[in-house]
Amino acid sequence: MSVARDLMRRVMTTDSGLDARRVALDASQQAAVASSAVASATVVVGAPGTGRTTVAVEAAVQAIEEGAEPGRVLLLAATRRAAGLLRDRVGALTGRTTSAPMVRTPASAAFAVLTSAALARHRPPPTLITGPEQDLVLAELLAGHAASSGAGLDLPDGVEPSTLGLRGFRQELRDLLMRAAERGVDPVGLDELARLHDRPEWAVAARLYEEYLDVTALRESSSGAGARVDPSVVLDEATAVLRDWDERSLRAPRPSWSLVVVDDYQEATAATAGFVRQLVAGGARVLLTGDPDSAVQTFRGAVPGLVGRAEAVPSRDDDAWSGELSAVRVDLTTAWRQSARLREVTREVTTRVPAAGAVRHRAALAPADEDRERGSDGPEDGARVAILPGAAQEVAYVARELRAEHLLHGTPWRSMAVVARSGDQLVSFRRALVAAGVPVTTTGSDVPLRDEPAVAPLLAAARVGAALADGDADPLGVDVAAALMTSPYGGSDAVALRRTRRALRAEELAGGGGRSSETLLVEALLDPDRAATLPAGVRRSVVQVARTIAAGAAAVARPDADATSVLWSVWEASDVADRWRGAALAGGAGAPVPTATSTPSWPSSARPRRSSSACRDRPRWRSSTTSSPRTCPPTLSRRPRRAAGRWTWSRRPVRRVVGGTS
Ligand SMILES: Nc1ncnc2c1ncn2[C@@H]1O[C@H](COP(=O)(O)OP(=O)(O)OP(=O)(O)O)[C@@H](O)[C@H]1O
Repeated sequence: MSVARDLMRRVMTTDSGLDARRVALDASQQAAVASSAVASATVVVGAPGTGRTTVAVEAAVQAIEEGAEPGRVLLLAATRRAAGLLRDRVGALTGRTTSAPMVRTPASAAFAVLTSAALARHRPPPTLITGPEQDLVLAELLAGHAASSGAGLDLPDGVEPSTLGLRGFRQELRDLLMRAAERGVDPVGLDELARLHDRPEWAVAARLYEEYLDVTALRESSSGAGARVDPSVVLDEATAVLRDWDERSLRAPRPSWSLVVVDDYQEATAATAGFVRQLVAGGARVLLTGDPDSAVQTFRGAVPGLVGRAEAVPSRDDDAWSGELSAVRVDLTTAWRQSARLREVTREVTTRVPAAGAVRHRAALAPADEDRERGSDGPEDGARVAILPGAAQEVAYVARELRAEHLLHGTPWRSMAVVARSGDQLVSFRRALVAAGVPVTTTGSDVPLRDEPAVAPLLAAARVGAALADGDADPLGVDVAAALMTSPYGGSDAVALRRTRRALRAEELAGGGGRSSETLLVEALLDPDRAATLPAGVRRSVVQVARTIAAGAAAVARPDADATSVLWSVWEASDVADRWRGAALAGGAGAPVPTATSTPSWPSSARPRRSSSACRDRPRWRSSTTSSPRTCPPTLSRRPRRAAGRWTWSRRPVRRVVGGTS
């Protein structure tokens, strides 16, 4: 499932991917399922489309059909998205809504173990530190250091203190810290590694790591609730808890399963493998399915080599354990999703992937002709390669191919997908395809909510409004003004924006003034009355944005203001709800796809320099090194309400400050 599913994060399609047919297993698949019923460990290796997920699901379903208690069958999927799809698939096959086997990500299963342990000790359940929360802590730490020009951090030569304020830097840092934590490397250990390998940047990270741990510990001790668990260590903690369950004399029985199935084992980290090992030690049979050639999470610590190592016999030295489970290996032999020609292409590519272990799974063949119609649809004409001179031509080529396929061959839009190499590329593809009249949905986008093209301008307008209400002398930067104008709320394109500036400048000159068009635009956006006096041809966008900002400022000034009410006011003033709703209900194809504004193009000055009054009453904390106060994280919250026996989403905003994004 991994290649397709995880690349589907970058794929534009509308299909959920749910395939709940119960297929007749081929011989290799049957051998895999049969082994899972008896062997203590089975590792199933298969090329893309050979039915690894089918085997994983069948093994779980058959175990239940043969009498296993559903609650004692655990399926682990690499990502939450994959877990959701697997859950649907298993649910559809077992026909059960309750008592279904648990389908989780490894981290979520580990968290469940920690919760059981806490309850066994009559302690409050732990809480998981969320990704946005981690990000916020790091953002504040880094902002503090950036404000003091990196003093005390000993930045390596060539690294400017301003780097500390970049989101990309923060993300890299967070990844590094998470990988270190997963491997049990603490700040001191990281510092030692920095010296050992002459990596001064790791020494900087070690320092920040220490501060990060201090801050999170501070939060934990002041929260009065259960333990706060960092996602990067949740697996290690759960592994330790399971290992020492009896020693810790926990009165409840140790959580255990009769069968544990891990799909996409090539995406497992060392911590996941350690956790699985403890599950095996607790009496579970384990079935691992994977393809070491198709790991996509290695940048997040996945170790695809674990697939090959599962077959090996563990050494006697417990500390040297690195994934050996004495597993029975089964190679899947038929690539059910691909035609013979496409299968050849896949094989051609994978043979170039360096491999540490056996690669028998690469020899899988497309189904024989008589079996072909049992498999899922694959493009019969294989693959075509087009080499084009530049990015613009690439996008135009893809748009033309999709249109031709739809118009000439009647292929539904939802049956076509575009896979791009990076999120940035996806943005330009989306823009160009929409411009070419191709309806587009992006599934599994990794873009955080706050950076979505429809959300980022709304947050920026709220921030500007808050700064205005706070009496900030310079609440709106030139770049933010332009970004708001060209956002889906302003509705201008670059040409219209230029026209607006020219009109402003012409008026200024006619009146004898000499201010720049940027200054005039900012002024108009901060004053709806001024905006309303602009010439008709350029007035609409300016008035719209000005009203939105003014609504934010007015909402902030209200005594009961909170982040939600401010955002709600800004949203209502933006006046797009009915239009967007109408377009969406009209079929979606013509629905407005916001002018894609990628994350980095949102100027950092869109972030407030001071906290708004809406956030003043919130409990807040500062790290010892952070000099700037935290900013108010505006997060929309909608709460389901029970009315007449049915759950509905409340239309009014919840009057509650919620934590969230920075
Ligand atoms: N024995 C079979 N007979 C017919 N179709 C099958 C068989 N096994 C799998 N399929 C079909 O092949 C497709 C791929 O199966 P599945 O998703 O289980 O493979 P996978 O190896 O997990 O793929 P991925 O490359 O997405 O990880 C599905 O549509 C599935 O229904």
